[in-house]
Amino acid sequence: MHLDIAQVHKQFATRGGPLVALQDITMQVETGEFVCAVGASGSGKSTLLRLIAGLERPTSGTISVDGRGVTGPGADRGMVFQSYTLYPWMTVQNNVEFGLKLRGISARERRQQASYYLEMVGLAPFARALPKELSGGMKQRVAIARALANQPKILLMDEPFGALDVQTKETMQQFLLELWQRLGISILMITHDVAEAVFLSQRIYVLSASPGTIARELSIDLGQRRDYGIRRSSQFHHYCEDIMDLLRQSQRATFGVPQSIGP
Ligand SMILES: Nc1ncnc2c1ncn2[C@@H]1O[C@H](COP(=O)(O)OP(=O)(O)OP(=O)(O)O)[C@@H](O)[C@H]1O
Repeated sequence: MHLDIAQVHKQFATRGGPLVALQDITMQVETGEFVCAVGASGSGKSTLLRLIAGLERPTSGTISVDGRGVTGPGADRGMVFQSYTLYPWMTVQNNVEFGLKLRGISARERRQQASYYLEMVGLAPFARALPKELSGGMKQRVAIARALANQPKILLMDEPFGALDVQTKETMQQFLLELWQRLGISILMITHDVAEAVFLSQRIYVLSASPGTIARELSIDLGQRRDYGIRRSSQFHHYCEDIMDLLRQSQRATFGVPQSIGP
């Protein structure tokens, strides 16, 4: 898998005139990588993910997966959003099967595939439950199972844990890391949570705002087997501070006054 984003520029027409949301974005994700794009509000993170997902078209520049240009949504890119996007009237099992059904996969194969991924996210006992019977963390695990069931080349995650309480968020981050290590999947996640990005990823693109540009690309070298203890290490704090400094600089440039940004 090779996701290639080359010199992407995105401009929106607004009542106040053209608004440049993204400018000259060049980035790559390779097979099995966990990459985060982190940036303050308005730095174009969601726009970037929507472009990769094929929900929007770039004004200029190109996006391709394994050399094939992205022209619309496709099963090769699985999406997980912040807000719960499960169909409330469908059981957990049917939610996970839905994409497979749209692709014409047989009922038997759908059932097997969905059960496999529900097992993987620890929700097999809830296959017949409705989304309203699940906690926020469980709903996001269903959303992840649903995305994985389509066997995408890359998982695109838009602040997937942003709506969860702190403890559930920590559990979900650990869960996602283990899933990533077990499956060897490629993940591109966007977040404004600097500590989350450092904890999860191998590489981070830091976006500055107005317009959204790549301020820095950093490799995170905290080893493969991460657990929560790593958050207490000086190396972890060092990475977080570096990134927050970049974000503060970007905010100062935007607003002209110092802003405080926390993890
Ligand atoms: N459809 C649209 N039409 C006009 N402007 C848009 C549209 N979508 C996004 N924008 C603008 O583009 C800029 C980037 O928005 P985007 O939502 O991508 O940022 P973000 O980094 O994801 O922000 P947040 O963290 O607050 O969600 C913002 O100024 C926003 O107002």
